[in-house]
Amino acid sequence: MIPSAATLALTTGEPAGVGPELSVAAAAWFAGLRTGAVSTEGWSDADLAVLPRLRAAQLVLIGDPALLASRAPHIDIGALDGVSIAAVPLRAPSEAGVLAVDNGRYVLDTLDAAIAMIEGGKAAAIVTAPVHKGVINDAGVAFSGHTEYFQEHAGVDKVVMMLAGGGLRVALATTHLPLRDVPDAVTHDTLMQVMTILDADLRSRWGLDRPRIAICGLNPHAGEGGHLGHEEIDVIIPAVAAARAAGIDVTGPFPADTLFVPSHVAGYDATLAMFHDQGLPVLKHASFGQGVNITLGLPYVRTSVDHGTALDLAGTGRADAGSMQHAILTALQMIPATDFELPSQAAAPSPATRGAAA
Ligand SMILES: NC(=O)c1ccc[n+]([C@@H]2O[C@H](COP(=O)([O-])OP(=O)(O)OC[C@H]3O[C@@H](n4cnc5c(N)ncnc54)[C@H](O)[C@@H]3O)[C@@H](O)[C@H]2O)c1
Ligand SMILES: N[C@H](C(=O)O)[C@H](O)COP(=O)(O)O
Repeated sequence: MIPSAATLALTTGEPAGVGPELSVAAAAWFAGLRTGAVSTEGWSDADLAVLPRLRAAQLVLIGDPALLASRAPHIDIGALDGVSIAAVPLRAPSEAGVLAVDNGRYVLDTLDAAIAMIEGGKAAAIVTAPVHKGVINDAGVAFSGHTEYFQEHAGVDKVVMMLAGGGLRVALATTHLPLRDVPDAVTHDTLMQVMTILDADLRSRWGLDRPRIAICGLNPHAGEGGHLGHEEIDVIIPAVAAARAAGIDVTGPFPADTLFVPSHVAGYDATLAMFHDQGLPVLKHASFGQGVNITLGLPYVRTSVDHGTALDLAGTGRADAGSMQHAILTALQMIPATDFELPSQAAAPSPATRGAAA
C-alpha cells in the first residue's frame, strides 16, 4: 500500500491562466514515467535518482474537474496511473486568458484544500501552479503570494522564498512588497531569521554539511563604504557577523551586480538577495521554464513553478510544462525518505542530488 505521506497535493492555479493545462500535462508526464511510457533518456543522474520515489508516490490534482478536462481535452485524467482529482468547484465560469474576479475565491479554495490535506496527514507536499495575485485582491482578499499565505496558515513566524535552477539557488530576504518599503524591511532580526532558515533547510533538505551562503548588499556597490547608502554598515554587516558567530557560513555583503558573475557565485551553495527583483531576474535568466520556487521554513514541503499565469498563452497549448515537472521532482526529493514505501531506502536519492541544477 502506498502511504498517503508520499502524496503530492498539486493546486492547479488561476483558472484563466496556464495552470490547469500545465497541471494536467505534468500529471500525464508523471503517470507516463510510472508506466514507462515517458522516456528518461538524457536525464541527469540526479533526476534519475528521484524516479523510485516518483513511482512510490501519488499525485492529487486540486481543482474543478470539468475545467481541467476542458483545458487538456486530449488527456484522459481518469486513466492516468497514480493520479487523482480532489474536486473543488469553480465559483464562476472560466475562459482561458480572461480573469474573473469571482474565481479569486476559487483559487483560495484550492490552496485551502491542499492545506487541509497536509493537516489531515493526506499529503506530504504541496506543489502549486501559478495564481494571479491581482485578481485575488480584486476579489476582496489581501493576498501577496502563496509564500505568505502558507506561512500565515502554518502559523510560523517566518518562511524564506528560494528559487533554484541553472546551477543557482537564490533566496530572498524580502518577498512581495513595494520597492519603497524594502529598506525598512531589511532589519537585523529579519536577516537573522532568514539566514537561520536558509542554513537549516540547506542542511536538512539538501544534506549540505556547512552551506556556504553569499549575501548581497542592498545599495549599489554594497553602499560604497557608506557613500551610497548606510544599510550595509548599519544592518547587514552586523547581521552577517552575528550569523557567523552562530555558526552560519555566510559572507558578504557583496555588490549584487558582480556577485552573480559565474566564477564568483560558483563558490557558494546559495545566495541571499535583499529583494525580489535583485535576485529573481538572475535566476530566471539562467533557467526560466526549468526553475523551481521553494518555500523554506514550513512544516511541510512546498514547491512551485518559476513562472506566472501567462494569460497570453492560456488555452493555446504552447506553454512549457518544464518548470512544473521540476517542481514535482524537487518536491519528491525534499520529502523525507521515511515517507516512501520503497524496496530499499538505498534507492532513495541523497538529498544533495538535485535542487540547484533543476
Ligand atoms: N508561482 C506563482 O503563483 C507565480 C509566479 C510568478 C508570477 N505569478 C503571477 O502571474 C501573473 C503574471 O505574471 P507575469 O506576467 O509577470 O509573468 P508570467 O510568467 O506569467 O509571464 C511572463 C512571460 O513569460 C511567458 N511564460 C510564462 N510561463 C510560461 C510557460 N510555462 N511557457 C512559456 N512561456 C511562459 C509569458 O507568456 C510571458 O511572456 C502575476 O499576477 C504574477 O503575480 C505567479
Ligand atoms: N515571486 C515568485 C516569482 O516571481 O516567481 C512568484 O511571484 C510566486 O510567489 P509565491 O510562490 O509566493 O506565490
